[in-house]
Amino acid sequence: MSGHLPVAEGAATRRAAWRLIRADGRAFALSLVLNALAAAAGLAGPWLVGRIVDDVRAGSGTGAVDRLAIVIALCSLAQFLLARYARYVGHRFGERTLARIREEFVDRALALPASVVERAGTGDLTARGTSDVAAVGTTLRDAGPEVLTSLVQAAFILGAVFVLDPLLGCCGLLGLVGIRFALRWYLSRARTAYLAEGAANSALTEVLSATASGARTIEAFGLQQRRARASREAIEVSRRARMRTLFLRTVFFPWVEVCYVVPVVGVLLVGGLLHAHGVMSLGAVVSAALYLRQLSEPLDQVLMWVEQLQSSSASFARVEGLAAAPRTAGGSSPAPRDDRIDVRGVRYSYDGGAQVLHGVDLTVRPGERLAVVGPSGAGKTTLSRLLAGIDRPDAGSVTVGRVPVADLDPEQLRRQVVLVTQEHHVFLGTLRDNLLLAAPDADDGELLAALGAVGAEWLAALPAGLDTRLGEGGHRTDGSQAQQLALARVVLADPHTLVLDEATALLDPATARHTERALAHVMRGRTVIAIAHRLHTAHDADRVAVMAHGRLAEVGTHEELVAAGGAYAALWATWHGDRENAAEQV
Ligand SMILES: Nc1ncnc2c1ncn2[C@@H]1O[C@H](COP(=O)(O)OP(=O)(O)OP(=O)(O)O)[C@@H](O)[C@H]1O
Repeated sequence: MSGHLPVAEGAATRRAAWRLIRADGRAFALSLVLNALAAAAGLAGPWLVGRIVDDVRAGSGTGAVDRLAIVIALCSLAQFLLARYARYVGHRFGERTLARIREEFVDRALALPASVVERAGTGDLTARGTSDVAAVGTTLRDAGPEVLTSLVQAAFILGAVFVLDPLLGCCGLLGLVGIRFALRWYLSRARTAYLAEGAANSALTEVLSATASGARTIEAFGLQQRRARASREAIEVSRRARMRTLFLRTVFFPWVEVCYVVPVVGVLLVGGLLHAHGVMSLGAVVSAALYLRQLSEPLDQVLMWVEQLQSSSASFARVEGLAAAPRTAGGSSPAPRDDRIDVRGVRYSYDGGAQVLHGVDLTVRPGERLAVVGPSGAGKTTLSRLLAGIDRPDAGSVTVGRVPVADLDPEQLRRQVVLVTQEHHVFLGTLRDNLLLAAPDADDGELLAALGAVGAEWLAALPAGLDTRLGEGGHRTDGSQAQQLALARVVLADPHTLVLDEATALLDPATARHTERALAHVMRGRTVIAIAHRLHTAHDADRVAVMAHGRLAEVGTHEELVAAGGAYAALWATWHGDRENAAEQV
């Protein structure tokens, strides 16, 4: 499907992340402070062990060692409690931010013009709203707080080694630089390799299951050799893909392990030398070695989450992409001066493809009934979408009261022009909720009057009247009830113009009868542009517009056009003849 929804660029994604952090800045700052305190408490252990070493060497007794050991235990307890509270605050921040992302997503999705959603396909929007938001949620709930805690811990640990001795700190940095290289090397290859492994596995499964399910056909046509060759090839591709990811893991993980050990070895060597020259106490060397040994824990955590962070940042870019999608007009358009609809020189093509409307001119006078007829593919539906403001012309204009229809915000638009089709949606919620969509300020009297106007007699049988829940788990509306509900919404929106896409053409006869009565009421006193698939609609209209090959071929009354002997006369003769033949056969 063309017309994909946009994906946010790197800079836009970072700005959005920063905006979300600022929106709950206090919680984020509190989580940072708590993490810092927990990390600081965690630093006490190795330092005190160093002190114990020095004290014992200086000849202190067991009493001093015990006291320091108790302090170590207390610091560990403090670290545990602070880290737990930091995680709690981090999770709360994550949940609130996730809720904010979800709300923004819904707002943005609702502001998307219908045409954009149609072009992009609802699948893309649904995937962004479900799996992508869920991936971001996992990061905010789990990965985010863990990574934040680990990064703060790592920074404090490294800082502590620098405070002990800058030279020993440099040994720690050496390890980090090594891990950074390892990570860059791994990440630049891992995505492609794992995608290839997934694709190879899918292909292998496909080949094997097709071979198994088509075993009889394979036997009948003597295709065993060919299938065996295809299976061998798929297995070979899969083997190579697995070997590739195995190779990446066998390089990356040992490399990281070495990067953990090298700084400790470096500290012991350099520290040992410094101690031998009397520059540093043995306790400080022990502390530095313990710190760097501790560094592997937070770094392991970060590495464990790094792929999740990568994939969720891609998801976040897709979720944020909606911010850059076109939006329906935002209420700044001037109010239409009157109810006249003008189509001037309109050209239109779907997604930059071939032009389907080639310069259409048409004026619809207030209160008139205009039928648009023409062969399939002539452009009737396209014109109706432009008239209803769903699409915007590539050239020319479609205006109501001299204001472009597509510029009107939804609130204004539904008071001017409403497209009535055969597709109706009943929203989960009460009958009242379903009606208030069209007129949020309407009172119960107006809602009941609208339902009465479209002949919704089934209202009387509902258990809780307007408060009855509709849809899943509530009252199930049938086709004609859903249609009446849609028409009641039109009554409430009270537009001066209806664009009817032959609302009854595909309905079963009983539903069609109900709907026609309701429609007749709804049409009263309004301008009606009917996309007529059956010519009797055209016969009853004030004027008929005939479309052919994306152009308006003729416009006039039924009688004028029949008398003119053109395209409409031919259509009418065919239709009329068919009907008479059909009647004779009956
Ligand atoms: N979503 C779309 N994407 C691309 N081309 C489209 C799309 N919808 C319609 N078209 C093309 O635009 C042209 C006009 O189609 P349109 O549906 O407006 O004609 P129509 O007169 O309403 O036909 P019908 O009576 O069969 O509904 C056709 O060539 C059609 O293939």
